[in-house]
Amino acid sequence: MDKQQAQQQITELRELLNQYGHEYYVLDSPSVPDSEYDRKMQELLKVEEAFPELVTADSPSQRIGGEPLDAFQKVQHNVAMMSLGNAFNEGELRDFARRAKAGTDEPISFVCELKIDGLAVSLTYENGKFVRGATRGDGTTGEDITSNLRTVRSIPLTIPEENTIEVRGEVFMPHKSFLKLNERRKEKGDEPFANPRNAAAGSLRQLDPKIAASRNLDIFLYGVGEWQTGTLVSHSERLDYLLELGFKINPEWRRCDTMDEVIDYVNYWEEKRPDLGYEIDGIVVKVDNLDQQEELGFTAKNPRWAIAYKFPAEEVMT
Ligand SMILES: NC(=O)c1cc2c(N)ncc(C(N)=O)c2s1
Repeated sequence: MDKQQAQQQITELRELLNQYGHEYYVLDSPSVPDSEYDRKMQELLKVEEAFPELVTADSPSQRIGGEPLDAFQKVQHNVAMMSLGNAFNEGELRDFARRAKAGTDEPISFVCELKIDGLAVSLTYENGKFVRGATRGDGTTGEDITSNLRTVRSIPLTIPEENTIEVRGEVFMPHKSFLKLNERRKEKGDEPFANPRNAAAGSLRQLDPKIAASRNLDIFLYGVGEWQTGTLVSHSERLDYLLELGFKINPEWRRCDTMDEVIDYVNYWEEKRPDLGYEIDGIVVKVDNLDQQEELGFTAKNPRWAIAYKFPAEEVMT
């Protein structure tokens, strides 16, 4: 096989593996058995080994990077990653809506989303390639954890978007992975993690990407930071577009035209959350229209166009 044939085969194998990976890790509906995925990965590794000059960072064979880091570099968030104000009961939720409605003379629709109990991260893509991932940090300065985030299989290494975009989401550890990890830790005599959030945070803080890769982390994307593409009108349209780009969006989001619908959604998930298979600690309610979000703006600490309704703390997972 000459170099040109090798490049052709590598391109075909990468596209196939990216599709299989998307079906399995993002859509949770694989079209081929794991053995077929492994067979194609072995083929890719063989061709890349024979033609190392053709290996690129965005290859599915390159998710688990090289040597452990000595330390994480600092990263500035050009668009601050703000924290949300909290509401602890229905009255405070309705107060939020009243304040939002007072800030604009148009009718307001909301989007409700599950508040994932994990670690907020920012992902930057340039020319369709994942180039940097960072923790929220203090909202303006985070840590570069790109090598660890590359190991999260539901994070695409390439997306069909040429413009630079920065997307935000929550990395979390599913219950199944958490229970298996704590089993392993107990067998080795290590201290088990108190909850999935601490386990996810501890995994992303590993300097060796091989350890992060072994922790079966997952992610849901829910927002954007720097965004140089297209003019979308609403948050719900943005969620649909992120899904189209290949990102993992939590499927339980709902657009609500009245606060009664918001309250129904909150009550439903307060009862149903044990069935999810991952931890949530509340519901995020956002004004859907982006112009209204801009009109409402921010206080010193929080957006005026979003609120986090917090569930009462649950008994600790054992
Ligand atoms: N601090 C924040 O802005 C957010 C934090 C979270 C979170 N932990 N889970 C889900 C969402 C969401 N769907 O918007 C947000 S937004």
